[in-house]
Amino acid sequence: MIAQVVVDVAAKQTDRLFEYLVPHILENDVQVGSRVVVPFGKSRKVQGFVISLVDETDYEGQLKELLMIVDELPPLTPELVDLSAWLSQYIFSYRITILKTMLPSVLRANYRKILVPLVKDDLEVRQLFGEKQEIDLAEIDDQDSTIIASINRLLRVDKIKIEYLVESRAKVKEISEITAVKSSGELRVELEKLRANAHQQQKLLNFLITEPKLPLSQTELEQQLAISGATIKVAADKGWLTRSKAEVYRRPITTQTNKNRNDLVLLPEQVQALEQITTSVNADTATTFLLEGVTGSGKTEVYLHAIANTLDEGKTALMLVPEISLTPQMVRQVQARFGDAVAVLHSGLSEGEKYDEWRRIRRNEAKVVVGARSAIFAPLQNLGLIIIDEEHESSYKQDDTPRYHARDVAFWRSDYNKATLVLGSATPSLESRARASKNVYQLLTLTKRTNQQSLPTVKILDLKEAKFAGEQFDLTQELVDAIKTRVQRKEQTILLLNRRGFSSFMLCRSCGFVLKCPNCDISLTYHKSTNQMKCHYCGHTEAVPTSCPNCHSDEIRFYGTGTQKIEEELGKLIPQARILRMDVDTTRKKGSYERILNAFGRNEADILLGTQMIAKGLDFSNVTLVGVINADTALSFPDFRSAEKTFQLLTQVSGRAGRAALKGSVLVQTYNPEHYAIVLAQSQDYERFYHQEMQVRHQGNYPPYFFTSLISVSSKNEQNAAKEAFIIKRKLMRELNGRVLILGPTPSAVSKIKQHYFYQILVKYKREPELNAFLHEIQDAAQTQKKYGLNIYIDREPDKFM
Ligand SMILES: Nc1ncnc2c1ncn2[C@@H]1O[C@H](COP(=O)(O)OP(=O)(O)OP(=O)(O)O)[C@@H](O)[C@H]1O
Ligand SMILES: [Zn+2]
Ligand SMILES: [Zn+2]
Repeated sequence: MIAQVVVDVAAKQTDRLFEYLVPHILENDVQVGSRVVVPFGKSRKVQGFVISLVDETDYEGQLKELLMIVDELPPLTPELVDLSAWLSQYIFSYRITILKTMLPSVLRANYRKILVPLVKDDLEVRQLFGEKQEIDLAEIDDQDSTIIASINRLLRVDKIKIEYLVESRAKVKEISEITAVKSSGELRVELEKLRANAHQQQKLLNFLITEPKLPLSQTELEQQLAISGATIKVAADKGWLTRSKAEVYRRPITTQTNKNRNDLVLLPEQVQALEQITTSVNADTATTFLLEGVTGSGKTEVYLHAIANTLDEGKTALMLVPEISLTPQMVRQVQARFGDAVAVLHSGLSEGEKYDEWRRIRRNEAKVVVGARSAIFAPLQNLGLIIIDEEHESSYKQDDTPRYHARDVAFWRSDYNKATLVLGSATPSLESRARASKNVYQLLTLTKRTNQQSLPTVKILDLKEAKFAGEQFDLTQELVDAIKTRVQRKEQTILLLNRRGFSSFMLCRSCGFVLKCPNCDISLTYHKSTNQMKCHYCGHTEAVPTSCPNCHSDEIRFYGTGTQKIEEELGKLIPQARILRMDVDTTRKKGSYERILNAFGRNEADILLGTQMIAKGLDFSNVTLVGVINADTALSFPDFRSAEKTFQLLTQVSGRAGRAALKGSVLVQTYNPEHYAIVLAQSQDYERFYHQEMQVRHQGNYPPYFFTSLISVSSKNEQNAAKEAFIIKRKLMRELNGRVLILGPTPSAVSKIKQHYFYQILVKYKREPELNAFLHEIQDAAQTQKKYGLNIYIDREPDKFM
């Protein structure tokens, strides 16, 4: 038998299958998806994954044997193996990179090089090793030239050698478990034999006689009876009980369980949506639904019912949420409903917890998975339903290699498993909504809030006209007054400070003018290195203005402000208000999101002030006011999606107000009160926004009318990067005969990251079968360019333009 293996070496030359003979004794254990250790090159050993098992090979030479199989149960299912083949091609990534992304990080190998002696009775060898049997090369000080010289000398004469170790970091947690072996009658006899002062042993015997609930963990038993480990050892020696090792899972603890609201009667719209979803699940159709439901319309309840139905059908369900730490409420609801059947996967867990949750899934013990982006690779079998909540969220796209979008993966898995896919949002991405228009997706709508109330009223405050409170130009008097009223009424306020595109563009405080590119109509970004304003789409540059080109006022400034500054200001303006601040600084520690949100939920603060992270998913009944301090930053960000993102953000954050009995209202401060994204967010009219934005995209030849791919070239030498980018552009124009639209090359907005200059080309195309092959070619060529310090990567459907 021959195993075809992808090895753990991420490089162009190794991005293919290597064949190994399977030794006879391993033939029964090796499977597609097994993790193995194989010899590689002259004397290396590396980890790899079995992709297929075949009987014959075309290889002329002698195949090497694979050395070992690491796990009892293969970590990859055949489905994931297939998925990796498709995904690596689709997003221009190495297959091994994808495979490693699919698995918990503890399954990544640790490679160690160690020195071992080959002769014992040698003075120099003994000097080097002392008492040790081996030396880890990583522990040798490479500055110590005498040691290095000695090692090299000994290696040359074969007195020592280097061994390569592949170690798995995956450790299973085990506990010692107690089982009784004697009957209670026999134990009573033992009890009588004991010395009168052997209190601990008496206690233990009495327990064993009366307590039938065994096996029990040794630690628990020791704690419960207040006895020592020595007593248990004595008991084991006397043959009263046996101790055995048992595996336990490290489970992430949830701090509190929600009241289980199983008793809610679904509203007619919810029933209708649910019916269509369950019909599809029960009929094993790979239908994709877009569940477009206004904020507070009870999408979660539809998900929970759909999951329950899927489980009843004997299938499993996978639910993605944007960022688990931001949506603890959602996770708790799923756990409250499905208990131990739920596994949770997200970045806040320890490595051990992640590994154990993952194993519960792999062993088919967990039937429901809730997690952030990478949970889309959960090794669930018999998948019946995939849900992506807040499907428009950009966190579903990984912005580093491998640049996959969880939605694309979900689509593939849905198709493979004949599973139903539900994309839910109050503000769907334009791409998804457009597909629903073309009946690629089935549209389901929830138009009403569950509390029978209308959506909160939104008022726009024009910052060009407004009266500011205090000395700063951040908070208007009207917003401050509104907050004061809420504080007096003991109602709560959520305040959003929009940090996107922070401080990188120029805004006139007198007239609201934003400095834009004359060619592209998107804002110019400040480049500190050159002290210039640059368009990072077309490359246009101009000087930093000293007065407003529109109204000639000298009040034109870089725009931006921080949460901390706002907190201080609020403290002065409304001293009696209790403020919770949520931003990158206050949420660094594990569990801090949850702590802040729980405190707010317990009414321990009047104001929750934060960045984008507070905008979505939160369901607090006492919040009656939402304030947006600056709606404009997102709008001026140089990105064709900025209107969409602004609309989404404003609609989502507005949706946090008035979700229960109390009516909510929203105040939005802006310099652009006439901008359609803001005007339509005011009426929270997604459908009208969608139609209007589609026209804009149509005119600009942007998605969803065009597909996009971003090619980035980076180098330490700015000229080299630029030159290579232009070469690629010329090739593209020649080979694709002008059927694609090309923007750039331009330096990226933050063009110098980690001492590297970045140039990017945005390719827009309709249907271009040849482009894919061409992009693969560019990337293959990039491997040779690496020698010259050039790096090239390709981002399919980029979400961020640096
Ligand atoms: N059928 C129902 N009857 C009464 N209350 C309901 C019903 N369904 C859901 N709810 C309640 O309505 C509130 C809002 O629901 P949910 O959080 O699911 O909204 P959502 O659509 O996810 O909103 P958002 O997009 O803003 O997150 C919740 O408190 C939920 O418990
Ligand atoms: Zn431009
Ligand atoms: Zn001006």
